[in-house]
Amino acid sequence: MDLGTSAVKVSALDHSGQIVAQESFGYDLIQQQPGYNEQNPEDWVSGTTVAIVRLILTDHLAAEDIEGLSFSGQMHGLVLLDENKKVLRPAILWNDTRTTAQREEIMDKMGDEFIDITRNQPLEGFTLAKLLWVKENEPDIWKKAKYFVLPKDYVRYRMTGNLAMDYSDATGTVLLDVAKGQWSQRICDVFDIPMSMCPPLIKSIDLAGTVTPAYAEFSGLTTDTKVFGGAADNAAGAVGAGILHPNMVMSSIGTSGVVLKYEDNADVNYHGVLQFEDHAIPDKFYSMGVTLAAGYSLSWFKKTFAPAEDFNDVVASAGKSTVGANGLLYTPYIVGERAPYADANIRGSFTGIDGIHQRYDFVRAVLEGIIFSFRDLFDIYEENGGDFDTVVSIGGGAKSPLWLQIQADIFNRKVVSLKNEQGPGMGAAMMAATGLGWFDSLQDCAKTFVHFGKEYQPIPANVAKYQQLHKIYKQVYGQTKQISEELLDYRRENLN
Ligand SMILES: Nc1ncnc2c1ncn2[C@@H]1O[C@H](COP(=O)(O)OP(=O)(O)O)[C@@H](O)[C@H]1O
Ligand SMILES: O=C(CO)[C@@H](O)[C@H](O)COP(=O)(O)O
Repeated sequence: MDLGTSAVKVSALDHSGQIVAQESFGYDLIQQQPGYNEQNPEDWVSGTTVAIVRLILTDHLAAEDIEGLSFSGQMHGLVLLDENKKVLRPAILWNDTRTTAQREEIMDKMGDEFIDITRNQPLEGFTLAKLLWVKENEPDIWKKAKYFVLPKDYVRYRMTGNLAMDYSDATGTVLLDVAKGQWSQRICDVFDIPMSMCPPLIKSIDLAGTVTPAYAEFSGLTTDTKVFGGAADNAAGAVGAGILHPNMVMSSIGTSGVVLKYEDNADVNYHGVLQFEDHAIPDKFYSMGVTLAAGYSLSWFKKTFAPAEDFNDVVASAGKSTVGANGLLYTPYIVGERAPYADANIRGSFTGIDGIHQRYDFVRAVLEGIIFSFRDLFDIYEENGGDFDTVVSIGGGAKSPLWLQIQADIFNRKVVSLKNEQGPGMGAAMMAATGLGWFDSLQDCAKTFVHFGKEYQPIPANVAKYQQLHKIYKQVYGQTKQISEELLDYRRENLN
């Protein structure tokens, strides 16, 4: 089960890792005010169940053959439950940014101690700020709240009757003491959150229960199907991309972009500039930086300046430009940024526009600017002694051979794509397969389930040019910060 923000995708895989059937079901966002993003947890349960029913009735999968299931879930979303484990209000999602005051309150009360315990900054998107928002703004609901879980944990609860949260998603609540692997008593005390609200912690490959008779009747599954913990979508994506060894980094170009690195232990401290999370592999970790508008930058450009053209043709047109887009730079901050700059007010720019530039130079600048932003994250890894030789590229952006070569040249590392990429759903299936005992470990499972595609090697002449340009790119954030803030003030005052 890949429980995303726009849809749930349910995939059935066999022992060899082949997909035998796949169904999905979409659901809506509730956006009552700017910055508010909520979803109804019942929609996740209904959508997941419809997809399972279709697997059985439309794709003719025998329910008895479904030995196990597991999850990848959108991270950070707050689901509040009462003493009878009934949902108290719509879930407040990862992309809901109403919580700036709570983010500041957390830093004012705990400062660096908070980052040392959780290894993360208390950003607006993370669960603790959402808990505090409900406590401060909806006291009647807060009084009734007895438990909180994350989106996929709620679906798992409805299937098994057992409440639990896996470690990889628990780090994203920023209530976990990462080094100790326990809920943080200190953070709960400072913010007066009863420890009893935090659900039991399980590993991603742990058995969370079996399908209850009630859910079996609802879905057509049998009560023999085993349900495993599952993981945060980025942890599951990393498992599905084979990021299971210290020498590997994942670069994901979806709507947003993620640079994610496997971490062997919790010794490294990025001081909250990068997110630091428990991996789906027991006692292992990953760090990641998120570029909010990666693929979105390209989609925005195409929709705005080439609406009638084929997406592939627009991307391929960048091949007519040169390395460095004939001296044109793009910064992808068009919806603000999360890493390396946690700055909701920064906005994007094209710098160096010249009368000689053609539209294909702009396309090239967009492709390069997104990867320069990823390169900023690589620099943080290098400053912290990160050692890796392989970058696995996933997401919609990995469809373009030109973009894969640009990544190899800007990262100055070998870049590989995946054959038949399935994203986080593949990782979820691998957790079920490993939990069922088909494989000894996720690493062992990856040997059968994960297959790398073509390799792209850095071209030395391009690497040198990109190194020179990245130095210039790095100056743009500082030099456009003030201008971005003034323009945003202007928009707030003058536009609806
Ligand atoms: N043919 C293509 N070549 C390069 N990039 C593409 C292509 N098709 C789509 N994309 C990029 O992939 C992004 C979507 O990736 P995807 O992994 O499907 O994202 P998400 O799961 O967040 O919706 C789009 O924003 C777009 O910029
Ligand atoms: O906030 C984060 C990671 O910190 C996001 O990665 C969400 O977890 C995204 O969910 P989808 O876009 O995959 O639904």
